[in-house]
Amino acid sequence: MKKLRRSMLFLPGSSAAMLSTAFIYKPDSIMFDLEDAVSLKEKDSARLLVFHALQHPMYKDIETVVRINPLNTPFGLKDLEAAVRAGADVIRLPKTDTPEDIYQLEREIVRIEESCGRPVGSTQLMAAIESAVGVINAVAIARSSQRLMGIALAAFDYVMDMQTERGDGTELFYARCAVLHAARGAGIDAFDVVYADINDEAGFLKEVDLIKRMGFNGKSLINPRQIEILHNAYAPTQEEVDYAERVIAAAEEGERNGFGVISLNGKMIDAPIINHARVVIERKNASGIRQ
Ligand SMILES: CC(C)(COP(=O)(O)OP(=O)(O)OC[C@H]1O[C@@H](n2cnc3c(N)ncnc32)[C@H](O)[C@@H]1OP(=O)(O)O)[C@@H](O)C(=O)NCCC(=O)NCCSC(=O)C[C@@](O)(CC(=O)O)C(=O)O
Ligand SMILES: [Mg+2]
Repeated sequence: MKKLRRSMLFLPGSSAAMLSTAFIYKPDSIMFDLEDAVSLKEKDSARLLVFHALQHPMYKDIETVVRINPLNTPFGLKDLEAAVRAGADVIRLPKTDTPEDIYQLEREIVRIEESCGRPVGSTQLMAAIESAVGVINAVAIARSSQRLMGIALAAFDYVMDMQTERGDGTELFYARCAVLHAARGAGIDAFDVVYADINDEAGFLKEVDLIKRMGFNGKSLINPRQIEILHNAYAPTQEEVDYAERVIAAAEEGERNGFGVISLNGKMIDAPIINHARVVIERKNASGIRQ
């Protein structure tokens, strides 16, 4: 079954307290940050903390992602060495502007995997797109490596680059569509932006409803309180599950009787509708029923 990636919880790599407890909140993936959540004077100590956390048994059963600093900074390559050697599942490259950024990252990863005895190809990648140039190049970025499991839009740097600010989502409309189409065209996952106001549950839920409807696999999060709200919103309602089960039963009966298209209570049921019904059942199996 495909790996569920609804929630990716960011936490500052410099926070020993958060590193030692984050797994209890059960996000789909944990994202240890070595970039913007870590001050310059803590870069080295945060890298060491994350290196040790990655090897701890508490993180063996959860997908681990490390957001390194860009490779053109004094920290990027050291972050990458530490994360790959410690066995991170995924490296998140921030501020990815071009496919060349990913080619360069992949060359370094191959070198590190070979030198530490990790199977070549076992470290996955995700690219965070945080600028107009990145959005324009999203299709090429999404197709740049077999290791890419997804691409993410990063709103705060993106709106700065666009000379605007976070608002009702209008400012992200084009970028969300571009990132989503690039990901789907490449057959990889698409992740939406962080929602910064952790006390605004209604605003968060509104944004989650929108991105789920658009087709994003999930979202980067910054606080454990956002996890359950997100998972619940991604779960189908009892009504949706009941309808999906009726569609599948009607389709199976139609197939037994040799019909390609059938009707259920006056509504046409054909292949895409049957496939969607199967997706609803898969979502129920993965996320339960919406509360
Ligand atoms: C916001 C706040 C300070 C609030 O703290 P508060 O303490 O007020 O929160 P409370 O809810 O009271 O915490 C209750 C309990 O949960 C624990 N707890 C909280 N958060 C936890 C967590 N994340 N992981 C595990 N544990 C956690 C806490 O320790 C406490 O534990 P305990 O004391 O034991 O009860 C805190 O959440 C936090 O630091 N978040 C992460 C921030 C971060 O990583 N930013 C970087 C990524 S964005 C970026 O860079 C922009 C981007 O690049 C994005 C892109 O690329 O997509 C772009 O361009 O857009
Ligand atoms: Mg950023």
